[in-house]
Amino acid sequence: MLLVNAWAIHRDPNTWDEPQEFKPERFQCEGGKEEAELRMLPFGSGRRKCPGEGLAMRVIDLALVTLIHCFEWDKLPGEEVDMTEGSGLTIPKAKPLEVMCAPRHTMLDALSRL
Ligand code: HEM
Repeated sequence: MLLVNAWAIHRDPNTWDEPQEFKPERFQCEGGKEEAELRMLPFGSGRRKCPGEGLAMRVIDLALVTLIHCFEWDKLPGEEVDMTEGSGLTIPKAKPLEVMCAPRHTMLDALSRL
């Protein structure tokens, strides 16, 4: 069996500029966009690559923008978001994220009809 170490590939300093830094703009540069996307393997690669990629990429965007559009989000008072990685197959957060959310007033009518 061949296991691809995507964790190491995504942190390879020969491939990524400052691999440990959160820099989403690395995927925004028009010239380098396709190349950067090819080096990212969240859905695997080759003939056993995830067949749900197209669905996932559409649904994740939709779910995220719906949450942002419908609710106000805030951190717990006095707390910073702890981004420390835990251990596990999918790299969970070491400390689960706790946030406060409240429906936006402009969305109350729409949310009450769901
Ligand atoms: C964020 C969402 C998702 C991520 C990050 C993800 C990631 C992955 C990864 C890394 C693999 C292994 C690929 C490999 O072995 O090289 C995989 C396989 C697979 N995924 Fe996903 N996936 C996601 C969503 C989905 C969805 C929505 C479906 C179906 C509706 C799906 C169905 C599958 C199936 C059936 C396989 C096994 C493919 C095979 O072994 O031939 N995935 N996925």
